[in-house]
Amino acid sequence: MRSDLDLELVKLTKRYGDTVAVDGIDHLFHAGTYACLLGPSGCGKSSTLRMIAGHEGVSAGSVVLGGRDVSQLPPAKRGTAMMFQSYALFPHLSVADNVAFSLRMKGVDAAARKARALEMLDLVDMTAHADRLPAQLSGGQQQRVALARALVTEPQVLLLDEPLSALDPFLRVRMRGELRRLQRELGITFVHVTHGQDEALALADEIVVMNNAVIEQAGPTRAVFDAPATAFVARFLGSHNVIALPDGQFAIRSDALRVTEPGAARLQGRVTGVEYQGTHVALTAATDGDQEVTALLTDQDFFGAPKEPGQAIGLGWDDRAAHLLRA
Ligand SMILES: Nc1ncnc2c1ncn2[C@@H]1O[C@H](COP(=O)(O)OP(=O)(O)OP(=O)(O)O)[C@@H](O)[C@H]1O
Repeated sequence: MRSDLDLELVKLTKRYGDTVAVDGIDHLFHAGTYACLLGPSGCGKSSTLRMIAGHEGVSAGSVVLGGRDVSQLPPAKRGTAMMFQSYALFPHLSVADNVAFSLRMKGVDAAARKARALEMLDLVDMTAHADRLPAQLSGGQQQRVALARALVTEPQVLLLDEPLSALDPFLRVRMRGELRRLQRELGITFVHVTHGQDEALALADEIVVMNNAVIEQAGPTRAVFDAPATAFVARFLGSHNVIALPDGQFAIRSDALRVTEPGAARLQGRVTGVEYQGTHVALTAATDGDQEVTALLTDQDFFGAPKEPGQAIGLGWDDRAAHLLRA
């Protein structure tokens, strides 16, 4: 169902000289969705985000927000706000003044600015640090301030470019939870660029997988993960095997493969590696036809019938676990 605040990309294109960074993509982001734009380095994610924000002009096509073509509007007039990778806080301004900055530019009076900034700082749990300078904050705290600063303009869409990449792994997981909570509380659309599949799976209602300047596949996160449409998507999301069978190429999740005795199984192979991962064991095998596959087995399944490198095995799966891939 469409809503008044949907964000739509129509044949959106970005060229830098001869380089086509974004090649005529179409996509509808439903209002209130947490969407992750995912893909390898150079696939066009940031260019797409910057065109939505208005920090980059469109070469062709349009960005439509709430039924209005905003492609030619300056960033502050679009109803979007962007949070950058580096946070881009002003070093000489206090936390509260950083958050209030865009309100000052809009001519909001000092008392109203202060009140609104404190409200935003409360939202990200940073009220206690309102008078500090950015240099006196940790990376995670700076990130919260950057979030508050982006949200102070009450955008309909918050654009986040690799927002967690500067944080250490522990903090990254914590901030991930906070981003998700904030998005639910505010009910606005978040479009978050990442090249991390874990991050996208953990956060997104919807993932949009890009490759070579186009969208390879988009949809609800679990639907895409459960049924990747192309070998690229299956490999990029990880945890899948791409297996060529007589009737085509299929994606089969590693945890859907069963290891059996050789003989009647659908695929025959030889164990090439066994990696203990605590709750699971990852068993790799080379199949007949020289394909490398990984089966992720529970520790109980594996240790119930342990296998050694070099041993012959069979590999089986349920039909519904195998997804035919688009060529
Ligand atoms: N200002 C620019 N001038 C010329 N080429 C550019 C410019 N910005 C990006 N590109 C090129 O456009 C393509 C897409 O870049 P973009 O930054 O959108 O990709 P990305 O998916 O966000 O990559 P990353 O994950 O590395 O940030 C790349 O080939 C890149 O080299």
